[in-house]
Amino acid sequence: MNQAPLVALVGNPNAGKSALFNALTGARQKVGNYPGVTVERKSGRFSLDDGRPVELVDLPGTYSLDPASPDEAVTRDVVTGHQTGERPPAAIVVVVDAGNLDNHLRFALQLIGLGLPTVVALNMIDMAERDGLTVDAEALARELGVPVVPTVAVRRRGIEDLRVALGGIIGATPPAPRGDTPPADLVALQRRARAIAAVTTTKPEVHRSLEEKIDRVLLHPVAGLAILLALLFVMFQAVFAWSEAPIGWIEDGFGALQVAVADTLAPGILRSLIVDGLIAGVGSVVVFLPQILILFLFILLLEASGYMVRAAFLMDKLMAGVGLSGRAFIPLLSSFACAIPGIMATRTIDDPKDRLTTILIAPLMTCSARLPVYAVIIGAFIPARDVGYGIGLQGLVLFGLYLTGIVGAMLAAFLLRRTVTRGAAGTFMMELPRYQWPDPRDILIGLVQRAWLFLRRAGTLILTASMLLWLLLTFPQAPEGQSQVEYSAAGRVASVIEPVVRPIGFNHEIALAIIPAMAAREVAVAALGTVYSIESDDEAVLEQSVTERLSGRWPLPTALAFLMWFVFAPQCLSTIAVIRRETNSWRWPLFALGYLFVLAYVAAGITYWSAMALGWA
Ligand SMILES: Nc1nc2c(ncn2[C@@H]2O[C@H](COP(=O)(O)OP(=O)(O)OP(=O)(O)O)[C@@H](O)[C@H]2O)c(=O)[nH]1
Ligand SMILES: [Mg+2]
Repeated sequence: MNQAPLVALVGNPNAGKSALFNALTGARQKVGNYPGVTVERKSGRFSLDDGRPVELVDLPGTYSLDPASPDEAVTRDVVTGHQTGERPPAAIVVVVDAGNLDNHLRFALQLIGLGLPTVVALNMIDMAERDGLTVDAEALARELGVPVVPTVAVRRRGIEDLRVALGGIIGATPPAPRGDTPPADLVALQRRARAIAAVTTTKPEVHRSLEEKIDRVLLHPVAGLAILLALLFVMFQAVFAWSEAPIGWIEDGFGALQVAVADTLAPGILRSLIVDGLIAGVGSVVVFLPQILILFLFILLLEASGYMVRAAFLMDKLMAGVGLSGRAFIPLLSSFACAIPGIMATRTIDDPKDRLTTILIAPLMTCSARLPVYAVIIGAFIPARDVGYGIGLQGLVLFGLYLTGIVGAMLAAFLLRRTVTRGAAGTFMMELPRYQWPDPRDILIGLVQRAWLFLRRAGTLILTASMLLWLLLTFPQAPEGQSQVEYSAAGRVASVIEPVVRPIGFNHEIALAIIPAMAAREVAVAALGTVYSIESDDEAVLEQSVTERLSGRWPLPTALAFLMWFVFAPQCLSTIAVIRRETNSWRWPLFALGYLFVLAYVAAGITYWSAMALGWA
């Protein structure tokens, strides 16, 4: 097959490369509002105005051709044709922010100096216009010696012109070498960039004053942090408050399905497999879709509005206090969705020790797989009570669990930076994006993606694990009068583990649930649901949710210890595998497994014994 010419999107972080990539290729990719989202190679196809196909790659944002991180090195190597496994690009699209020309043109000049066929996408002109700036694209094209196309990536404006401009330079005779090659040293480059920006941009007298006023509050070290905390607090309250009804519908749906299947099939192994294994297992996890979507609705809104980078900015000082670089904030933030993309996003951290520390603490951020576990246990053991001022106790406990993960991570970072990953903290550079109203379409795409990821996981990983677990719980079959769960293969394994976890308040069922939860944390919920459903002969149990099956079965200290265990325990084999891949050794994944399990055990133990001492049993 003839390979289509390669076109690379390059530019400063947050210039809008990924948004342009989406607009050109139609591929749906996450569009974040902070620098450094793009870590992997993202490619897609589109055709030029004359119908020729080209392949487009979206490269990580970079400030210059002198890479500071492995991530930026990829960008340099691709555009210079040195990246292994990548053909040299036939053309590059340099994306610049029209409202921030003097900064962005420095890198653009460097790139143009490479002599590749180049088009400059003058992006975010809508934002520049809003701020009262006018940029003369023609004058800019004359100054730079390459075509300049004004674009608004998120509104798909200028996309046609971009395809036409690319058609004009790809495969055409290379442009004649220009007289003035860009200056070699960075200071001179910056000076030239400023000069060009000055002659092509008209600035109004006053601008961004409202934005500056807002930032004075939101970035205030005290008021800003208080607002951030309040926002997070509202977010966790909403996770419980808004999800009740939709969760009820999903529960009713799965309950009805179980009853319907139980009615059509004769009692026996097959019926048990489908009802107790598959439907109960998958259903007990899918029920948390509404809560996950509420959480992500908040996260996506905060990202798209431009607030998230400000949160990173606020956290920077705190992070420096424990020896982490501010750059660690974004990988850690991604880890709230899942530690895997979070750990991969650490490639943007240049200092190896900084990066390793961030990788090691990323699993402590509360990933979305923990949410089902938290929600079930909170639902079953924490009363849905109002603690005053309209604040729900359940949301408060959830907030506390997230906070415990964060505080635990900061403490771990503090200790790691003084021992195994000793070294100086790196520096932080981040541009604050402008505020804007989130685009509902972008938010919707983000939510659909999350829902899809979650359901796919439920339909594959969780389904398989539930089935295996059911097998291990059903065989060998117990003789009359003996407990099936105790007699089963899984029950026997649990009996071996039980003495180890007994001191921290765990019972046989918990010992049984935490083993399959190594595959994925949510399986713990499915496991508990299946255990209690197999144990009981009562048909009515089918119509109960896991929360209902559990409520009142454990003493409160046990439930709290179980929650604490899940804050810390490294119960996710995929995360361990990614740490192995990203650190290229077995040493660090094993270290992470070890320290996290020890932490989990100690934290759960302390919780259990304190709760006992308080007489909460
Ligand atoms: N108003 C407006 N917003 C834009 C435009 N292009 C991108 N954005 C927004 O700017 C933010 C950053 O865009 P991205 O496409 O993620 O930027 P990027 O260059 O890929 O950033 P990195 O991958 O971090 O280097 C997102 O919130 C986009 O929605 C535009 O033309 N106008
Ligand atoms: Mg990007």
